[in-house]
This record gives sequence, C-alpha cells and structure tokens, in this order.
Amino acid sequence: MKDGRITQDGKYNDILKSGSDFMELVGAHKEALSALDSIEAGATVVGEDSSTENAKNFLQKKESPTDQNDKTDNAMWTNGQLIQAENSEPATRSGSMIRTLQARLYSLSKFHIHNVQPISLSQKFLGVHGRSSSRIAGIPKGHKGLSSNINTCNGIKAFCTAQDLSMKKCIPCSSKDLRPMTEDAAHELIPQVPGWNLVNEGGTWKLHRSWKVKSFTKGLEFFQLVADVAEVEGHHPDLHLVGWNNVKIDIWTHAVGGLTENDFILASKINGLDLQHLLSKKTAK
Ligand SMILES: C[C@H](O)[C@H](O)[C@H]1CNC2=NC(N)=NC(=O)C2=N1
Repeated sequence: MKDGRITQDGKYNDILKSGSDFMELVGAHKEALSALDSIEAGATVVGEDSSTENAKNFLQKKESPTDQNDKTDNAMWTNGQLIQAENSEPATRSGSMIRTLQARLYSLSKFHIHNVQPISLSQKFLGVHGRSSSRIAGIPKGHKGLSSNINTCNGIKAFCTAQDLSMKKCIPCSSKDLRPMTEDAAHELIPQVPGWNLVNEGGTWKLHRSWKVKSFTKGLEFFQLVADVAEVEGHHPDLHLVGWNNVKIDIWTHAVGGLTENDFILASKINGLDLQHLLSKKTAK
C-alpha cells in the first residue's frame, strides 16, 4: 500500500521478495516495534493498569490466533511482530500491523515512562497512513518524567482530532437565533484557542490576546493580515496598537453583547496566521 492505495497484491512472500513498499512497511514495523521493545526494556516502570493488560492480551491473541474472528487478520505473530499473514489482503496486513503498533503504543502510554529517548514513531511506521482518531506524535525530546501538560499522556504527546475551530465558518451576526454563550461554555472552548484569554469588561465577556511587534509599521501589517481574515468571515475584532509596538485584540459579538462561537472561530483563524516575521523577540506584556 502506498499513499493510502493498494499498489501490489499477491502472496506474502512474493510481494516481500519483489523489494516492494510492503517490505518497507514490514521493515518499518519491525524497527518501530524494536524501538518499543527497547523502551519497555529501558523504561522505569512505575505502574501499569488494566488497559496495559488488555493491550498485552491483544498482542498474546495475535501471537496465537485461536478464535475464528482472528482468521480475518489470521496473521502469525512472534513477540508481537507480523511474520506471515495468510489469506488476507496486503491492506488488511498493514491494517493489522498498524493496529498492533497502536495497541503497543497505547499500553506504553499507560506506563509512567522516565528517561525515554526521543523517537518519532509516527514517521517510522504510521507515516501519512496514520489516520487514526488520535495521532501519536512521538515522545517529546528530553522528556524526563510524567508531564502535567493536558495534551500529554504520560510522556507520549497525543493530539485528539476534535473538530478544529479554524476549519469552521462564522455565521452572519444578524441571524435571529444567535445568542451569547454562557460563561461555562466559554471556559470549555478557551483551551481550543491557545494564547487567548477570557476577559469581562463591564459585564461583557470577550476574547483577549496581545503580542509585541517589531515596529509600529509591523503592527499595521499585523492588522492587515487580521483584517483580511475578518472580511472573509464577516466577523471583526477590536484592534489596538498601543505604545507603538503592542498589539492587543479583543473579539466579541457586538450584535448579542457577548461571546458566540464566531469569536472563537475568528481567534482560531488568527492563531493560524503566519505572524512570526512581525513579532519582536520579547514577549508581550
Ligand atoms: C451584518 C454583519 O454580519 C454584522 O454587521 C457583523 C459585522 N461584523 C461583526 N463583528 C463582530 N465582532 N460582531 C458583530 O456583531 C458583527 N456584526
């Protein structure tokens, strides 16, 4: 399989002999799994829970497929590595490899891993085909212990592919059914727009973020980039350029005197702009 499409089909050994992508995939799978083995061997295991047991059972089952259902994958496994798959399409084989690897990654993520060397498993094996509901982005460089970061699950950074606000479109503020959202709803959404804060000005909730730009004119360039997005969305921020190089933006829905999803969509799209070249090395106050 290459770029998500089956490029070759046939008996396992024939495909493997033809030096094809499948051999590359099996090789990458082996490499990734041996990387996991070294992690398991080297990791200081502080504790494991039932999900690890489940993952181990999953692997045991794969090592000696017994029940009929397994015949679909019907792979022969030795210490969790696919060595022979019969009567199944290459796509199924690579599918079961990916599932195996993800099971092992999941079981690892339940260990409290210390002193783990940085590896990027997704590039090694999952690559562009890793279209799972959560992508394992590898173990953060220099990770020394448990991370308190909400996005990191015990050392393995996991990104959920929740609906990305920046992919959404603002709705016209004139629509009758537009209501300001509750404070709780706003607090639930704020983590999806990193860098932005909720502020209450005279009883009106708003989104607020500030930047330090290199110069007054860079500040105006900044405003132009934001204005282009706002015009496309038909939803507009309040722009402030103070003390010549401090950009401050407030976003709220004037039509309802509060916050709507439009404000979060606009904030997310602003976060998606390439502004680095305009920003000062010093951080905003
Ligand atoms: C008709 C048009 O949708 C409205 O005038 C828009 C323009 N941009 C807007 N932007 C913001 N932030 N709030 C609004 O209520 C608003 N209304």
